[in-house]
Amino acid sequence: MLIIGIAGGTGSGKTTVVRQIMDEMKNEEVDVISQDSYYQDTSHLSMGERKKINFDHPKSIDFDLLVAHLKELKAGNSIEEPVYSFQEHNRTKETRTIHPRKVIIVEGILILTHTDIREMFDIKIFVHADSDERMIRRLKRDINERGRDLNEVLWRYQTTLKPMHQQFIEPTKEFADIIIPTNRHNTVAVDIVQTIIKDRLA
Ligand SMILES: Nc1ncnc2c1ncn2[C@@H]1O[C@H](COP(=O)(O)OP(=O)(O)O)[C@@H](O)[C@H]1O
Ligand SMILES: Nc1ccn([C@@H]2O[C@H](COP(=O)(O)O)[C@@H](O)[C@H]2O)c(=O)n1
Repeated sequence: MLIIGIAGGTGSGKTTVVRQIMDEMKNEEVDVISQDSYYQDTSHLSMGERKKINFDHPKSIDFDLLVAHLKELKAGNSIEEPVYSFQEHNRTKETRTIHPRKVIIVEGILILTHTDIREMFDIKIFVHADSDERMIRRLKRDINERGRDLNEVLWRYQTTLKPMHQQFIEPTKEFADIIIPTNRHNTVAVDIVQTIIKDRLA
């Protein structure tokens, strides 16, 4: 099994790059695990308390569960990935079954901060877009898709997102084997990654 880690700041285009890589592959060959599915269980907290969580700090992620799941997949066993709700700021009761595949892609802002997870990746990719570009994309997406309003997005950007990006996410660029610039759509870089995957699988 080939495990590929795709990191990068929020709005950098990780999900988009993953979709483009997968376009060329058959469903039974590849699946994706999102770090967002592994946010800590917040069932014991009120909605007011959940809204105040710093979701850009490594502590907000249940990395133990993610490591355990990756080990299971490597051992040839299926896993139950939690399904996350951005509206509830919590895992739902549902899970999604992921079977072992030839290629597993793990994507998320903080996945390269964790040593054990980093060591499990065969290829490490960092997706880069300028911070103003990411901010604009994030603003649009959170309002259109995640039920947020302008003030909430700007408050989160100033209080946690920007400082956590500088402290934890940007420094993990140095661990990347490949950096993909995504201020514009980058088909050349996606083609190169697809070629590397095909080559490794051959
Ligand atoms: N290269 C790009 N050029 C322009 N818009 C992009 C690009 N990549 C992604 N986007 C847009 O930016 C938003 C966030 O992209 P997404 O892939 O979800 O980022 P991430 O998963 O890193 O948070 C989406 O609306 C997407 O369509
Ligand atoms: N309840 C939550 C949990 C996380 N976030 C934000 O999501 C961002 C990570 O997801 P991407 O798809 O953008 O990589 C992260 O920056 C968190 O601030 C949230 O808003 N609410």
